[in-house]
Formats: sequence, structure tokens, C-alpha cells
Amino acid sequence: MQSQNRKLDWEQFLKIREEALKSWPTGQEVDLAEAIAYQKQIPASRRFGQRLEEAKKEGITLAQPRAGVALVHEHIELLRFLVDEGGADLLPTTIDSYTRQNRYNEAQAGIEESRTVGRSMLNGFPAVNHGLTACREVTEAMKVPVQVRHGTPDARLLTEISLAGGFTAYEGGGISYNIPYAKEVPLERSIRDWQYVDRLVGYYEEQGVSINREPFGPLTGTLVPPCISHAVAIIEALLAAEQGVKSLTLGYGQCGNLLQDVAAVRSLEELADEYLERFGYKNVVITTVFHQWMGGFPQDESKAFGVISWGAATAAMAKATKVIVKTPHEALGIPTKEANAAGIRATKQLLNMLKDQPPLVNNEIITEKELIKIETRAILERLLEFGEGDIALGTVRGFQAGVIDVPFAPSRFNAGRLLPARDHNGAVRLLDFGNLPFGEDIKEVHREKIAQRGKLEGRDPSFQMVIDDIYAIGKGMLVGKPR
Ligand SMILES: CCC[C@H]1O[C@@H](n2cnc3c(N)ncnc32)[C@H](O)[C@@H]1O
Repeated sequence: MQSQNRKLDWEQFLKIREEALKSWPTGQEVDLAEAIAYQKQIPASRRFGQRLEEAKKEGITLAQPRAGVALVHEHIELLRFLVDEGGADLLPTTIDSYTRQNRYNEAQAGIEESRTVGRSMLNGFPAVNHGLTACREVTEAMKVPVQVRHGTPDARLLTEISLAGGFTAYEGGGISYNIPYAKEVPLERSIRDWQYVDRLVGYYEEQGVSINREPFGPLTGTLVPPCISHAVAIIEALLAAEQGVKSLTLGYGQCGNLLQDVAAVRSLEELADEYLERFGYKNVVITTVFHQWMGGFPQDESKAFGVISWGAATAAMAKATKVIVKTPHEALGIPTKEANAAGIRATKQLLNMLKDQPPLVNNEIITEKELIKIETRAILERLLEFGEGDIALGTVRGFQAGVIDVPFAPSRFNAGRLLPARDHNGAVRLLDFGNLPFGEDIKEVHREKIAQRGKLEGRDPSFQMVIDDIYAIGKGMLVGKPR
């Protein structure tokens, strides 16, 4: 059925809910009235949206790691360690990959195996299998707010259990948790399933319980130009606001050039205010999240700390409300709790040293910010045309036409025709625009900057630049210059 950005009718929601709660036995534990009452007794000190709003007012950047292991008590221990030894301001509960694909039988097997071998055999916390009592054990054991982070195209059951389980923030969206994560999930389906998620959050809001929602900013985390990640963020903000979401954190994955990244964070918040205002969504609190470099990392831990620190510094200079922290084990896999805590400590050293310094402003940042806004608006306006004013319908048609396109995404519903490459300063530009609805003037800016790099490197702009840039940071550089 055709996508549309309309608030889900409550009776229709309840019908869908019956099915969603049946998809694993723990769904039957969720009683909405009881869950609302439970959420209402969670103190302000453990409410995610409230902590973000305080940070925004103070003009500081909060540090949040990713973390999740298979068993409940080990997960509690891990999260406590990240606060006590790492200094985490906000906590995650990263969900495992089986749960993200609704493969709860395999998640169950992973739990049993973890109990047998005495270490986590899952790459995250299987919240659906553990159920809401275990989730409450986790959230009640923490002294800071906890958010569920995952990558689930169909997250309906996970959301029900997470919210009833006392988590006060929830990541993801119908595009950002589909296109970069799945091959075969039609956008119509994931948008519809995430309208369910946001409608549930809207219901909690209507009952006086504020739940923070965070579309997944970085997407494929591989040279994603700001205009692409911003377009997705704004679409998911509009879809969420329509369902009654009032606390939104919009995100962006670090690209590596300071001026572009600062301009990206600033433009993201300004565009969000602009589009939410235009479509009449009132009292939506917007905060921002900056993800430390999401691409390939150096194996060497000292170099990894360099990358982490650069991300921390940029987040602080951009005055992002929160920064998602990487670890020195990024190139190796799931970090130990010690490595995870070390990444947070390095990050907080930078945040603390920079929090008394004024935000970075200069002409290049202003120029870059305007460029990003022009590009992002060009995409969004075309989508609205395609959708005859409806952003959900326009998004589905826009992806089919490639007027919005995420570089290196696995989804077969993504055109995959963009080719990003860095200019000689390391800012991400476009070598191939695919079918993006950009004017010649904008395209000329990108072509000139990449041509300039070619001249300096003594080579023609080519796909080789893209490949060199993908590996550059792992090899200790930013721009993938030829040897
Ligand atoms: C989009 C998320 C990718 C990032 O998410 C990290 N990540 C995934 N799962 C866990 C986990 N269970 N504990 C700590 N970090 C984790 C990866 O390292 C990568 O950086």
C-alpha cells in the first residue's frame, strides 16, 4: 500500500500491535498502561531527553559509547564500568544482529552458548529474548540515562519491550535502519513499520512520558556527503513528528575536514528547525549528535586514539549536543570494556578542554553551511514534488529515481550511483552526482574542487580517488593521495 506521512489511527495501531506482540513470547509481557506508569516513575536523572536538553542549554557536548553483550548481568557490569571508569555521560544498549533481523531463535541460541562458554557470543544485548523485566533490571541499575541502539528494519516488538523496559531513548528510522542495513526490505515496509515505532512514542508523549528519538545519521558511514545524511535525517524527523514525537536528536557522521563537519552540524539543526516549522510541527526539541569517524580505522591503538580525539574535538567545536564514541579496538571488532572506557576518557579529555572555548565560526564555515543547505533543500524539494507534497510517498519514489541515493548502501532499493571523493582539503565532494537534482552551479563547485586535487596530485579525478579515500584514514591519512 502506498506510503503516506499521516498519523497512524489509534485503532489501526492497536490491530497491528496485536500481531507485533505475538512475534515472540516476551511480547505478551507488555501491558501499555503498566508500561506508561512504570516510565512515569523513572527519575529525571535517568531521562535521556531531559539530559540532552540540559546539555544544549549549557552548550556542552555529552559523550556516549556503543556497548552491548549477550547476558544481563555482564551487560549491567559493562555499562557500569563505562560510567565509572570511562566517564560516559549517556549510555547505550547496543542490540545484537540476530535481534535486528527478528531472528529470535538464533538470539536464544546465542544466549545459551554465552552461558556455556562464559563470554558473549552475541555482538549485542538481545533485549527481545531477555524481555522487559531484564530490561528494567538493566535500566534501574544505571545512574545515567540509557538508549537502545540497533539497526532493525522491523523494530516494532523491540520498541514495545524497550520502552516498557525503561529505556528513555531509541535510535533508528525507516530509511536509516533499512537502506544501510538490509538488501531486500522495501522502503514502503520499513517506513510503515517505523511509523508504528514513532506512533508508539507519540502515544507515550501524549500520556506525559517523553521518549527521545534519534534517526541514524551516518548511514553507511563511508564518505556520505552531508546533504545525503541531512536529507534522510530531515525526512525521518518529519515522519516522527507526524506521529507525535517531540524529542528528536538528529545525527551526522564525521567526514574529517573540520570546516565541513562544523558546517554540517550547524546546518543540520537549522534545516530541521526550518522544515519542522514549515510543516507545522510545534514544540519539537531538536538536539544533534556527531558520530566519530565511522569508516575504516587504523589497527595501531595510538593512531586510533588520534582518530577518536579528532572526532571529539570536532564535535566540541561544532557544539554538537552529544558525540558517539569509538574505541581503539575499532579495527579489531567488539571492544573490551577497558578499550571502550579508554575511548570515552580520551573523548572527554578533549570535550573538557574545548568546552570553555567559543564555537568555531569563519567565512569558510558559513559558505560551506550555505552549500550544504542548498544541496539538502534541492533533494528534499524534489522528493516533495515526487510525493505531491507527501514526504513519505516522495521518499519511496525518490529512491526509485535516484534523486536521493546513499553511497555504498547494500539495499537493492537504493540507486547506488553516487561517487563521493575528497577534495584537496579533505572535504567530501561528489565525483559522480548520479541522479541528484543539483543545478549546474552546485555541480561546478564539486568538479572544481576535485579537479584542483587532481592537479595537485598529478592525476585525473577517477574512481581510484574514491578507493584511496576509503582506505586513507586506516592508513594514517585523511586524503587518499597516491604514494
Ligand atoms: C553503526 C554502528 C557501528 C559501530 O558500532 C560498534 N559496535 C557494534 N556493536 C558493538 C558492541 N556490542 N559494543 C561496542 N561497540 C559496538 C562497532 O564497533 C562500530 O564502531
